Amino acid sequence: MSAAFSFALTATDGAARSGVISTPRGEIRTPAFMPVGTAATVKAMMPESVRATGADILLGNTYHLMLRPTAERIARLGGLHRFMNWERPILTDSGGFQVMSLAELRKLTEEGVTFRSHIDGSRHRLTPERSMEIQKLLGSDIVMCFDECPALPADDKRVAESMRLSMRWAARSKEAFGDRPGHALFGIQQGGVTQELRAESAEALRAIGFDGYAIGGLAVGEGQEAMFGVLDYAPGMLPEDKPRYLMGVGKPDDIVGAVARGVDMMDCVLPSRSGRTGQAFTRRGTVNIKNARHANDPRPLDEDCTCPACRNYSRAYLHHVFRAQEIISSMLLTWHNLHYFQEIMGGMRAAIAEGRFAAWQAAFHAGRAEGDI
Ligand SMILES: C=CCOC(=O)Nc1nc2cc3[nH]c(NC)nc3cc2c(=O)[nH]1
Repeated sequence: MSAAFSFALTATDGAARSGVISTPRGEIRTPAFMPVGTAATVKAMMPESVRATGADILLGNTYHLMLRPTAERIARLGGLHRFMNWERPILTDSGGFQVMSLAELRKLTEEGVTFRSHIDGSRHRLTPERSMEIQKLLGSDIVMCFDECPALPADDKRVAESMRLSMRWAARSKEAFGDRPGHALFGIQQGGVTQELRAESAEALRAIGFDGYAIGGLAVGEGQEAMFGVLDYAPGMLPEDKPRYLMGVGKPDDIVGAVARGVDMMDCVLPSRSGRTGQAFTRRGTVNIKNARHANDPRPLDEDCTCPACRNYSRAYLHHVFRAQEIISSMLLTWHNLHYFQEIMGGMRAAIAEGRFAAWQAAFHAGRAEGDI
């Protein structure tokens, strides 16, 4: 355990990097995948199970927790780590993205965003200062700047205006965050898919100075080709010695492509959410367990997987409990998916450390069918 927050790059292979983020609550091996624990729980998973999948850090959502049970109540109860029984690192988002995608009656001004709760219609306000206060009350180890992610499609003028607002909010976030040893503040690059705007944003963030840098405004419907197009240059615009975090990504091949382009951290609801809808990710492609063809299949989801679902249950069983809407269905498929996503991360960390990432990436793609298996 280190008293401070620090990042050590241990190996590079092409644009791909591996390293370790040290925090007072434990180390984060990079490249890292962060399971999403929206309402103080990774849905259908006990925290010890999340750890068993290999996760070093999980993500909490400011928007959801400020509405219910409120950040003040969590602080009174000892903070989010104690509240949800996860003593390792937690990253919280700033609420910016989710307010714009989930809240009702939103009003965006230079000051911030006022909105009504999607739960009970109560009125709330998020500003850079309030977002920093909430994330401090939660006690998260990695705090995100309050930003605005423009909805697509957006023309260059709108993207530029939104990015410049986010940069002013980044400065206010840094000011409000203050000096908190052992805690990190990450800036968020915006600028859509326009290289000049991405460069302007990166320069603005460098001038303010952050403990890590996120690449925002992606995985919002632009498609993998456009996202990779931005990732071909955006990570390199950010300080080489700080973690680079890509939000909301993604499918296994998105994750591999992002790491190949220099991304160190990612988060996505896909493995947990799709686990609940019966979609399992495997080395050979995806399995939709509700499909009738699995009803009599005695084999596991993936013969090569060591997770509890694959070690102890057949596709026939998983098909049955999914069809019967049994709670264990969500538990087993979520555990499997999170385990598999962590397997991918572990495989990439080792491959980068041993200078064989290109071969690992080729083998990863060779084994996968496009459609369902
Ligand atoms: C999430 C942690 C920290 O992020 C923030 O506090 N703000 C923020 N979140 C995003 C989340 C995204 N999810 C996707 N696709 C599923 N794209 C996203 C883009 C952003 C973004 O530009 N900003």
